[in-house]
Order: sequence, then C-alpha cells, then structure tokens
Amino acid sequence: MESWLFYYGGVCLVILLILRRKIRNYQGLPLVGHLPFFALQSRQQLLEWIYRGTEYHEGRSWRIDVPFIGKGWIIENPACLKDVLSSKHDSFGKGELASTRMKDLFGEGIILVEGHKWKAQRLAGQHAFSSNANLQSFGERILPKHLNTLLAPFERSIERDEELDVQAVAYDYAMVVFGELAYDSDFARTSAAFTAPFERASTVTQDRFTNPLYRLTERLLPSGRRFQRDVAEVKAFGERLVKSMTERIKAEEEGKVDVPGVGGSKDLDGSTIRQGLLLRELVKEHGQGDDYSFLADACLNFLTAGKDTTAQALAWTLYEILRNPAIYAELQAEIDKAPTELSVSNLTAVEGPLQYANAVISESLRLHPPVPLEIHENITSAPIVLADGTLVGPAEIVLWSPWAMGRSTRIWGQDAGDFKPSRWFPEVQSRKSDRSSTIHPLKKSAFEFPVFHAGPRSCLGKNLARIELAYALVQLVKRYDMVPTWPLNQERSVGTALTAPILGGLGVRARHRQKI
Ligand code: HEM
Repeated sequence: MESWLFYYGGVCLVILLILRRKIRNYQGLPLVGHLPFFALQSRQQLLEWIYRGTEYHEGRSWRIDVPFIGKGWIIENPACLKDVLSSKHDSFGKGELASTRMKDLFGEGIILVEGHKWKAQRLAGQHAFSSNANLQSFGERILPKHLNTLLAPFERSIERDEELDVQAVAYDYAMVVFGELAYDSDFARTSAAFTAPFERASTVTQDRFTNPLYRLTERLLPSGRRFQRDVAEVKAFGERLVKSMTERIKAEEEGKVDVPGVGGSKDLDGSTIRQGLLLRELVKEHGQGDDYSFLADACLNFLTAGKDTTAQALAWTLYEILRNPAIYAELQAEIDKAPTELSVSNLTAVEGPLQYANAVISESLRLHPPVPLEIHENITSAPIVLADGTLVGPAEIVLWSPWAMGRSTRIWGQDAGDFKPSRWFPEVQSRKSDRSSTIHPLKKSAFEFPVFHAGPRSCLGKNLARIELAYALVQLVKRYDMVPTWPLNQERSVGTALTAPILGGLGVRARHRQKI
C-alpha cells in the first residue's frame, strides 16, 4: 500500500515539476496548450503574461497554441510586424477566428470584410475623414457643438460635490460626436434606443474571444439568449437612420430640398461641405439601391471603431496626468499660454502651441493603447517566412500586443515603463532649460508604435481621434483641477473587452480651477 502511495506521489511530483517548468518557460501545457492563460485570466493578466513571455524570449517571436483559438506566434519584432501588416499583408487577414465571432454584429462593415466591399468603405472613409476641410469641420463644428456633453457632468458633480466617473463622461462625449459623424444624427437625443442593445451586443461579441465554449454559454445565459434580439434592434435603428438620410440626399439631388451647408465651410475643391458626409461617400462608392442593411453596417462599423477607442484614450490620458501632478501643472501652463481660438492644425501639431499636450497624448497611447491585442491569420495555403525567420504555417495565427510593445525596453529604452512625455522631445531631455527652441519630436514607425495599426488597413480615424483627444483635454484641463478618488499608488487595470477600458472607471473629484 505504502509503496503505491509512494509511486503515485512521485509521478504526481514529476508531473507538477514538468508543468511548473513549462509554465515558467511559457510553453504550452499538455492537451490544453496555452488555453488556461487565455481563458482563465483577466484581460490585464493576459496582457501582462504576453509582456512577460516576450521579455523571457528577449523579443524573439514565440510559439503559442490555444485550442479553439489557434496556434501560431506571438511577435514583437517591428520588422516582422511590417511583413504581416505591409510587405506580405495579402497573405494575412482576420480569418475565421474574427469573422465567426464578429459577423453577427458587424456584418459587412469595414472592420471585418475583405475585397471590394472593404475597398468601397475604405475609399468612402478616406474621402470623408481625410480632407483638411472635413477635419476642420469636425474640430470646429462637431466637437464644440457637443461640448456640453463633456462639461455638464463636471459642472453637476462640482455643484453637488459628488464623485465623477470621467471615463463614463468620455464615452458619452465620443458617442454623440462619432454618432453624428457616422449617422449624421443627434445621438444626445436618439441614442437611448441604440446604446443599451448595442452595448449588450458588443459585450457578448467581445466575450466570444476569450470563452471557447461561447456557443454553449450563449444558449444558457440570459445575455446570450437576448443577443440576437439586441443585434436586430441595433440594425433596425441603423437602417431607419440610413433610409431617412439617403432619402434626404436623393431629394437634394433632385433639387426638391435645399442643400445644407455647414457654416459656410468649403471643401478643398471649393464646394460646400455637406452633412451626412460618410453616407454620401458610401453611396458614391457602393451605390444606393434599396438595400439599407449594407450601408447601416458600414456606419455602425465606423461608429464602433471610433467611439470606445477615443473615449478610452482620453480616460487613460487623464489617469496618467492625475497620477503625475507636475505633468498636469505643466499642461495647464501650456494651455494658458496657447491662443484661445485654436485651429485644428494647431490642436495636433507636434511642434505647435500644444506640443506638450500632444506629447502627453502620445505617451498615454504608448502605455495604454486602446486596441491592446491584435491577431491575424495566414490565410494562404503556403507557409510565410517573417523577417526574423519565423515560419507561419497555413491557417496559423500571428498575435502582437501594442500594450506589450509599448513597454518594451528594446523599442523604447530602459525607461520604457515610465510615463515621460519628454521622451517625445529627446533633444530636450538634456537641455531642459529651453524646450521650444530645439524640438525634434521622437519619430517611431507605425510598426514600432502600432497603436493605430499600419499598412493598407491602418486606422482611418487617427487624425479625428487625435483632434478629439487634444480638444477634450484642453477643454477639461483649462477649466478644472481634479483629484483621483482612488489611491495614487494604485495601478489601474485594463477591463475585459476587445478594446481597453479602465476597469471600474476613473473616479475623480473636480473643482473649478483657481488661477493664480
Ligand atoms: C485613439 C483612438 C483610436 C485608436 C487607438 C484606433 C486604432 C485602430 C486600430 C488598431 C485599427 C486596426 C484594427 C484591426 O483591423 O485589427 C483601427 C482600424 C480602424 N479605425 Fe481606428 N482607432 C482609433 C480611432 C478611430 C476613429 C475616431 C475612427 C473613425 C471614425 C476610426 C476608424 C477606423 C476604421 C474605419 C478602421 C478599419 C480600417 C480598415 O480595416 O481598413 N478609428 N483603428
């Protein structure tokens, strides 16, 4: 009897030692591979695990095997990422993994599709969001028009002496701003019918990426069973908006109603900027017909891509300046000196009157990228070799984490973990006395700093996002002092979502600023 116990105890010990060794070496476990790290950990723990694994492998690509998700490589090397996103990008796509999980909600929208439907939306988005005049209209018309959505909660919380969740405020602001941009609709009034089902459907979609048994659990859980109804409501809402907009556009073209101009703004070709910009461009690229579902999917995708990402970037930026009062003060000093009327190009210029604010935003995006984890799949039937020799087999995945890359000492130097806006002005670090005269903003390629993705599918809203971030930061920081309601030394975690919310929101107490 005792010898049996001894024997089994010994076998268990050996197994435990092997498992411990595998866990320490970031190798997959027998049968389950790396699944436990993906399925059982929180989003924050998963990001930290990827970061530590990449440090363990000193930045070299390392193997992962996640049953139900895929097997392949985690990469950090910017030259490999360049292959995936640019030089060999025809061989990589979102593949089955993303499409089976996201198709219900995102349908034929730009986030998911390939081929001519992607191209039509890409061109429409480029036309709608890239011209200087349209960016100007965004910065000088849409953002100020909804400023009250940003400021009113601050005023209310000050008056009532209450705590305020600034991340929730950032979400509301992004919703009305990008709602107007995508649908030309006043979401401050109409969003209730859309927001609740949309938020619920997004959460279920996000859970599908970490829950390998989602098909089963969605049948059992109330949120899963409600999912199809929520998706139907979101789509019906979008189609109603799109239908009324397209009818209006048609009526304008037939000369039945006046063409609405926007404050006399002119596009670069001298024509008047019109409302419903994205939809007009989509109709131009795709055609109108009677099928409103494609157009509604397209608008929903643009709203989704812009809304949470920008709100979270603002929330994390506020988080960092709250933790660094000296940076908050320097930001206020810069904003006090800047002209009150700031043009859009001045808002975001790395060498303009808000250069410090822009460095703060870049630094926040580096440490807290709103899209912290990305996966592509080799969609060809041949193996693909990446710059460092990594061989990605057919249907294998490549995973990279802008969150982990933003903390890499190989890319950012020994102080990669510190929040240091001055790193964006490296010439100045040694000559602090006069920042303005010798500014050479740090240049990082999109493959080293892939916060907005890179290559042909890079983010279409990068400029819009940076304009909104600078605008909102200026509006808040010039008016209010804020103190956190959480312990300053407490690092906040990323919540579980496809993007990167601050887990538990960002509580502050705000006061009107006492200018000296
Ligand atoms: C700080 C804010 C933002 C960040 C960090 C961000 C980041 C990204 C990333 C990483 C991707 C690639 C996702 C993927 O395909 O795997 C992406 C794509 C995209 N983004 Fe953004 N984004 C932001 C704001 C916006 C805004 C404001 C808009 C527009 C209204 C926008 C529109 C898009 C679109 C349309 C795509 C898909 C492009 C394509 O597939 O061709 N984004 N963004």
